[in-house]
Amino acid sequence: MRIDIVSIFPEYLAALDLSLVGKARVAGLLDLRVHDLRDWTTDRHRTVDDTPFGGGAGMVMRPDVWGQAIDELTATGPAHLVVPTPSGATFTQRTAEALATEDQLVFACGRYEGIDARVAEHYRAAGHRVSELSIGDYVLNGGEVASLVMVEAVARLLPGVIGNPESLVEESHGAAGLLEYPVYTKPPVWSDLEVPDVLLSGHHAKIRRWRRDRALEKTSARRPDLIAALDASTLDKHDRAF
Ligand SMILES: Nc1cc(-c2ccc3cc[nH]c3c2)n[nH]1
Repeated sequence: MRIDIVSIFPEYLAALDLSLVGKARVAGLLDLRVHDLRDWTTDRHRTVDDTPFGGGAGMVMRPDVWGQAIDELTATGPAHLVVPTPSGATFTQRTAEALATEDQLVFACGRYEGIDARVAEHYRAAGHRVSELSIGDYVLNGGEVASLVMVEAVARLLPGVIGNPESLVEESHGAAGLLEYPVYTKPPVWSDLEVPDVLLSGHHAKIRRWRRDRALEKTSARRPDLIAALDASTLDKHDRAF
């Protein structure tokens, strides 16, 4: 997969040089490129914004500069344009799974009051998939942090990026559709708190059952909406006790 991220603060995306995503780039599992939007400006002040039509506070990012950038970056084939915005559809694990199947993603990081609405309209009309996505109901100062979140959530789903793909099933919002069970490691006693005996028993069936019970318990308590969304056939009689 190729991912292009365009921003007027490209250094904001430096975190993607680190850890698993950074290693995946070095290993060639992910072709991730960060670009400075101002590289597509033509004036001496490298202007990317202007005042909003209709009045109002702040500035709006110009469609012509974004058009030059996105045209160049999508010239080699079908790309999915992702535009982070607080007014977008909610980005979820299901969204990440869908984006992870794409050949190329282009993230357009807005600043100021956002990007001229004609940019998304233009690329939809040109046949591109365009997703205006929110990472939650709170307002950031730009699209960079949201892009970091979405790129990490997508990249970790790509083959070879995380060591044990089986862990994707049992983690929160994974294939099991539950929040993940509590995890423990050494020492067996810390701060007068003990690790649950079953986890020290070596009885794998009991451990699986205990973990599923804790996941059901946590999900029922914190996210009953996820329980309601579960396919009933995935819950056995024991499960229904939560
Ligand atoms: N979920 C969420 C996205 C954003 C966001 C995304 C892009 C821009 C551009 C200017 N302000 C922005 C805020 N805030 N919250």
